[in-house]
Amino acid sequence: MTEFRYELLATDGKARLGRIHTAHGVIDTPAFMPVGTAATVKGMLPENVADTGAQILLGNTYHLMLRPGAERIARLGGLHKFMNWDKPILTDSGGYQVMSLSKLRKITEDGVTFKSHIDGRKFALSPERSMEIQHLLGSTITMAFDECTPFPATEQQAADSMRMSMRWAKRSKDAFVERDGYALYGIQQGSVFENLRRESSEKLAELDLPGHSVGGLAVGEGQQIMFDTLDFCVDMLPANKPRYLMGVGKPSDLVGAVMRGIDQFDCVLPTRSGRNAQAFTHRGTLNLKNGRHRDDDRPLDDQCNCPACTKYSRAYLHHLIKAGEILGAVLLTWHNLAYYQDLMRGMRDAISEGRMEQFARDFYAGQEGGDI
Ligand SMILES: O=c1[nH]cnc2cc3nc(NCCN4CCOCC4)[nH]c3cc12
Ligand SMILES: [Zn+2]
Repeated sequence: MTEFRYELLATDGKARLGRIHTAHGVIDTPAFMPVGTAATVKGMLPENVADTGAQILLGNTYHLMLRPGAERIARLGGLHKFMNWDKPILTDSGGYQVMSLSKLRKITEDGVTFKSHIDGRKFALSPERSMEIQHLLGSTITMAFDECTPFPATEQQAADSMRMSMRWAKRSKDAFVERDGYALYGIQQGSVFENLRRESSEKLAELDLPGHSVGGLAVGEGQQIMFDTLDFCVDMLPANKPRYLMGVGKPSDLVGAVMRGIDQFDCVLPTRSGRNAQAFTHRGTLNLKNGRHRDDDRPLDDQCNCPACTKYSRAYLHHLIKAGEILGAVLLTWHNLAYYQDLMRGMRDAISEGRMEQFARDFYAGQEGGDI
């Protein structure tokens, strides 16, 4: 019987090395969670996602409830079996994607009604229905149903939005089915206002949840405002529980947020960029569409041991991209996921050896790249 537990193993400044124990296995933190929106990490076999070092995936409630449907996935044995991933899965609660993807949505205190962006069918989400869907999926870590406060927002708008999310957090907890090794995370809101972030944290503390995320960021505020907000809002969350920054981010976001005490991340950037010919490397980002790569037989990244970097040249990757070959998207996705996992592993090692500051300096120096 595995209880859900966070082990804090070391700290270096605000950066933390930890381990989350769950019913589906352990997660070494700081951790990056690849996004598996429609029950697949696009273009990747799950075993190859695991090979990159990923120990947990993110699933999207909004997409899966529309297609193939949560009840259908439950009848077929749950999301782990359905997509052949037996490690932890964190599912989001759907609210954020309703607001960014669906049509004709209506928000009330009860929840949101909306029309599917796929076929226009009508759906409803509420704290209770979101908990039911995530339970049907068999999610290891369930996210509370919240409203991501848009940016910018006035203090009053941010307060009203955060307070509704806190009422929804209580309803989420009341509807959540407790199981050993599974967890419900609360989501801190309050935009960029320190007093509102504190009020949100105090409301969440009353629920005594096993983990929390920082919501309402990576919504267009830019890296500096995100970091300035993290500088005060992360410490408001309990230090003995995981802290997850939703939707983040590009590599320099991850380094800066780890140094501000964040343990978990998710972002579509490595996978979406891989399908769009963009590669993240130790010496900065490259776009393989660029003709300058056509005769370059060097590896994409000489510090990476993924298949794209060990078996192929930049010239070949450029050719695949120009030819619109599926393998181009697959190899660049694979590389980007491997790069993100290498970055997280590098930070975990640096924290355990008390050299996170130096790691960050080396990272930023490397990203200046020059001739990459
Ligand atoms: O408060 C939130 N509550 C629940 N889910 C979220 C998801 C979120 N995702 C982002 N940012 C995602 C930014 N992506 C960057 C790459 O391109 C796609 C968007 N911010 C987020 C905030 C929330
Ligand atoms: Zn690689």
